[in-house]
Amino acid sequence: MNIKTYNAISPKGLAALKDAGYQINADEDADGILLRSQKLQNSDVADSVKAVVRAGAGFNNIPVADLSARGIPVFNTPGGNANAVKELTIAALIMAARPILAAVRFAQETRGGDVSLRTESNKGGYRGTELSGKTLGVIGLGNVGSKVANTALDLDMEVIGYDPGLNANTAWRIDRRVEHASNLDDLLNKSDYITVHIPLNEANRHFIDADKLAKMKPSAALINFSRGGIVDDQAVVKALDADKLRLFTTDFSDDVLFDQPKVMVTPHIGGSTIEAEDTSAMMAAHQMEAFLEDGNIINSVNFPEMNLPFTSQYRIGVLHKNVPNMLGQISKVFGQVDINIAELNNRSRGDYAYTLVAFDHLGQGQTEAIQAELKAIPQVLNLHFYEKKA
Ligand SMILES: NC(=O)C1=CN([C@@H]2O[C@H](COP(=O)(O)OP(=O)(O)OC[C@H]3O[C@@H](n4cnc5c(N)ncnc54)[C@H](O)[C@@H]3O)[C@@H](O)[C@H]2O)C=CC1
Ligand SMILES: O=C(O)CCC(=O)C(=O)O
Repeated sequence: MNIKTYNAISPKGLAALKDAGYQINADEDADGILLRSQKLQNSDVADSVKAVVRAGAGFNNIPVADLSARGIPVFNTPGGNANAVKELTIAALIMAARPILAAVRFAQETRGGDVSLRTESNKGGYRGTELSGKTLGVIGLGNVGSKVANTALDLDMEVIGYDPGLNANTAWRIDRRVEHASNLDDLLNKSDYITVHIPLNEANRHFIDADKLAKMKPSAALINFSRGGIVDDQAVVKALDADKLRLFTTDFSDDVLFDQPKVMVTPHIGGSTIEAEDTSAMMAAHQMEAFLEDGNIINSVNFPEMNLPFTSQYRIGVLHKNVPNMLGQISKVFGQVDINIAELNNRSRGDYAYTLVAFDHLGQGQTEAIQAELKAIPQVLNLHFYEKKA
């Protein structure tokens, strides 16, 4: 099978795929796509593609709705780069408290003369503040936000977190000392530093807008390592111009930001560490292989989780709409073709569902017959046949 890649995928992830027998970017139809931040169009995804895997957390660069409708699962690698983003967020916090960059520039620029006089007489201009005792508001307490919140406690900060959609697994990881803000205004009013760790989707576009900025302390520093588009940069520039906000640090370049000196921009490097790129790519390779070889769905963003041991000789994975009587229609086809089902598992997620049918015996011509019959069910979007490896 052939995997088409976009962006620089860690060699460890590529090696894992090659070791499993895959070709990478061969001159033939792709069975899977592996990417990072490439803006993928629906038309980039050939009908031969069975899975699209994002080595990373955010998947706003992928046309998920179009691919769902075509029965193509999209995967991400949750948590794979969370530690990298956490560390850079902590660096941003420290840099928002101490004028490190300006001080380094000053030290480099003042050459000649008496060194100690030069530095000692001017260092008062580079005095900062401490994070200890200050309040950090963390918006979004998922893989990244929960780590940022816990680490900030270790810096002796008071931490308030806001995440109405928090999942139970992540909730367990959050230190009890993180104050739970049931209402966002409370976090915005109280925080000296505010950091945003939420996905970019339609609901979160310009989540931080002029209204929310007006509720922040004028002395507050805002940090965005999530996505451009979540913060209304134009409104931020206005707030900074009017001294209604002290500082803005973002990982997402935007022309409107560059003339405002109270902005620090990094070039989308939150997840750019060797460790994070390796972990994300290895997770991506594993998830790709699990689906292409066994029909198992791990960390999909559009189809339900289904990760079952391959106990029978054969499997058919059916990606279909989540409507009544699908199980009836699918099992009827197996009956018509005279195949005895050993195990049938079905799970749904929103408008879509996945049915994995396992069986042990397959006669001459039955593979083609069953696939043709299943494809004829109007609500079936896609299906794949799997045979157990020796
Ligand atoms: N700068 C970079 O290189 C990187 C950026 N990211 C960005 O950070 C985002 C978060 O990453 P993870 O923590 O790994 O994702 P995650 O999916 O583990 O956590 C996101 C959390 O945000 C919460 N949430 C969603 N909308 C919210 C809202 N309006 N208010 C409050 N909470 C809300 C969700 O309930 C979830 O708990 C990603 O979607 C991605 O866009 C992630 C990794 C690297
Ligand atoms: O692949 C990258 O470097 C971007 C990481 C990122 O933004 C994400 O994981 O959401």
